[in-house]
Amino acid sequence: MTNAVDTADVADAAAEYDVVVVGAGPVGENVADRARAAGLTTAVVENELIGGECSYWACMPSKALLRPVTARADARRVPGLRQSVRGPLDVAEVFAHRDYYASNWKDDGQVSWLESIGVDIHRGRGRLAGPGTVAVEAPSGERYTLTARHAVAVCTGSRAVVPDLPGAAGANPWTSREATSSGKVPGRLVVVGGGVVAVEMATAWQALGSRVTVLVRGKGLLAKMEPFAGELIAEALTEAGATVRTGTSVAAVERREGGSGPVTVVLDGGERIEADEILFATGRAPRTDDIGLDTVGLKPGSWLKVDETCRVEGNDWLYAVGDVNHRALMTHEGKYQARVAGAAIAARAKGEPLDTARWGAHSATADHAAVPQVVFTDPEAAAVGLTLAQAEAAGHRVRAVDYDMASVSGSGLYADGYRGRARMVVDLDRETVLGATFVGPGVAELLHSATVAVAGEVPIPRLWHAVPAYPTISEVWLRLLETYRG
Ligand SMILES: Cc1cc2nc3c(=O)[nH]c(=O)nc-3n(C[C@H](O)[C@H](O)[C@H](O)COP(=O)(O)OP(=O)(O)OC[C@H]3O[C@@H](n4cnc5c(N)ncnc54)[C@H](O)[C@@H]3O)c2cc1C
Ligand SMILES: NC(=O)c1ccc[n+]([C@@H]2O[C@H](COP(=O)([O-])OP(=O)(O)OC[C@H]3O[C@@H](n4cnc5c(N)ncnc54)[C@H](O)[C@@H]3O)[C@@H](O)[C@H]2O)c1
Repeated sequence: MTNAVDTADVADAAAEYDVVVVGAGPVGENVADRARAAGLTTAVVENELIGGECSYWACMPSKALLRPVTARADARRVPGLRQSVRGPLDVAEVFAHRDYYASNWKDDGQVSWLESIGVDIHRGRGRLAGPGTVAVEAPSGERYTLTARHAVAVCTGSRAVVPDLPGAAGANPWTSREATSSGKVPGRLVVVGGGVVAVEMATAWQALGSRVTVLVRGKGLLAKMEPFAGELIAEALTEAGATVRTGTSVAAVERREGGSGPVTVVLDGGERIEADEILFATGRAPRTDDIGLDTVGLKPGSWLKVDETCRVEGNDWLYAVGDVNHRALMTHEGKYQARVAGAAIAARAKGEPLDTARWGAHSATADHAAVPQVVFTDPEAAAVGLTLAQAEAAGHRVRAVDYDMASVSGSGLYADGYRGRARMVVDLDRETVLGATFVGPGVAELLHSATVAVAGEVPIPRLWHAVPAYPTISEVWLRLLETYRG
C-alpha cells in the first residue's frame, strides 16, 4: 500500500494531521520519523526529490566523487603499493559510482522508507497559510490545504548563493548542484570561495582532470576552522596542481550570451582569467522566500530563529529544523535537531513535561557546544567544538595544545611522509576539552572520539584512562595529553 496521497482524495477529505512537515530532505524525513514513532499522524510536503539536497546534490555525490581521490592519495603514500596507483582516475567509473550514490536522482528508496513508517507524502510546493495551516500546490497546479493539529515543521533547507556581480547570474555558473552532478570534466575550472564546498570540489575536480583555480577573497581557506586546516589543504591543493589565490575578489564574469563557451572571470584589479566553467561556492541562502512566512508574521527570505527545541520564537506550533534555522548547516546536525524537535513536538502534543535544560532530551545543546565537521579533502580536516579563537572570544580561559601528527606511530604506518596537525583546546577552569581539530590523512574517523570528549565534557584526568590502541592514529590523544601535562 502506498502513502503517496492522491490530490483528488485530499480535495474531498479534510486533510488533517497531527504534524505537517514542509520539505522532505534528510531533516524533514527525520522529523516525520520521530513524530510517527511517537504515534502522531504525519505528512510531508515535498516539491522536488524526497531526500533533499544531501542525497542528490551535496553530501552523497560529493563524497562519492572524493572517495577515490583520497583512497588513491593514501595508496600513493604506502611503500610497495604506490607504483600500482600511479595512473589517472577512471573518470567514467567515478561518475558511475557517484550516480549510484545519488540514486540516479530518483527517490524511490526514500519514498519506500517514508511509506514503511506510515508517513503520508504530498508532492508539491508547501506554503504556510496562517497558523497550523499549509497550502499545497501540486505539480498539476491543483491547490489544497493541510491542517496540523499540533505542529508544522519547516524543513525547506537552503540553496546556493550566486553573488550579485555583473554578468555572474547570466554566465550559467556552476553552483554546488552542477559541481556534484556534472558528467563532464571542464578543462579549466575557476572556483570562487574558500569554504567547505570550495575546497572539497576543488580537490575532486583537480583529481578528475580539471585545471582548478581557487579564488579566495579572504586570507585563507576554511576560515571557520583552526588556521592550520586551511593552510595544509591549500598546500596540498597546490601540490596537486591547483592554483589557490587568496585576497582575490571577483569583480565581474563574462560569457557569451546563452551561457556557453569559455567564461572570463574579471578580478578586482582588472586581471582576466579564462576558464571553461566557474563554480560559485559562496555560501547558502534559506529557502524561505516563497513559503508563506508573511501569513504568520515572519519575514520572507529570512533564516528562521528558533529556541533550543527548534520552535520558531513567538509561536507555539511552528518549528524550523535543519539548514533553514542556520544553526549548523550539516546533515548530521539537522538530523540531531530533528530528533530533538520530534521529541519536543510529541511531548507537547501529549502534555508531557519537557527537559530543555542544557544537554536535556529536548534541547539541541550540541548545536552550540559540539558540532562535528569533516572536510573530505586530501588531507582531511576534522573538527568539533570551539577553535582557540572562538573559545577566547566566548570568554573562556583556555590553552591550545598542539601536536605534529607525523610523530604518532600510527600515522607513519598509515602513510609514508605523513603530514598533519592536531589541536586540543582545553578549558583551564573546568579541565575539559572545548574543541579539537585534526588535519591529516585518515583523520575523519578520529573525530567521534573528540565529539564524545567535548559533548561528554569528560574531565582531562579521566581522558588519561581512555587508552588509544597502539599503533593507531588515535594515539594522538595520548600525545596531546602528554603535551598538556608538559
Ligand atoms: C556540496 C555540498 C556538500 C555537502 N556535504 C555535506 C557532508 O558531507 N556532510 C554534511 O553533514 N553536510 C553536508 N552538506 C550540507 C547538507 O547538504 C545540508 O546541511 C543538508 O542537506 C540540510 O538538510 P535539510 O533537510 O535541512 O535541507 P535540504 O537537504 O535542502 O532539503 C530541503 C528539502 O525541502 C524541499 N523544499 C523546499 N521548499 C519547499 C516547499 N516550499 N515545499 C515543499 N518542499 C520544499 C526541497 O526540495 C528539499 O528536498 C553539504 C552541502 C553541500 C552544498
Ligand atoms: N563536509 C561537510 O560537512 C560539508 C561539505 C560541503 C558543505 N557543507 C556545508 O554547506 C554549507 C555551505 O558551504 P559553502 O562552502 O558554500 O559555504 P561557506 O559559508 O562555508 O563558505 C563560503 C565561502 O565563500 C566566500 N564568499 C562568500 N561570498 C563571496 C563573494 N561574494 N565573493 C567571494 N567569496 C565569497 C566566503 O568568504 C567563504 O569562503 C556550509 O555551511 C557547510 O558546512 C558541509
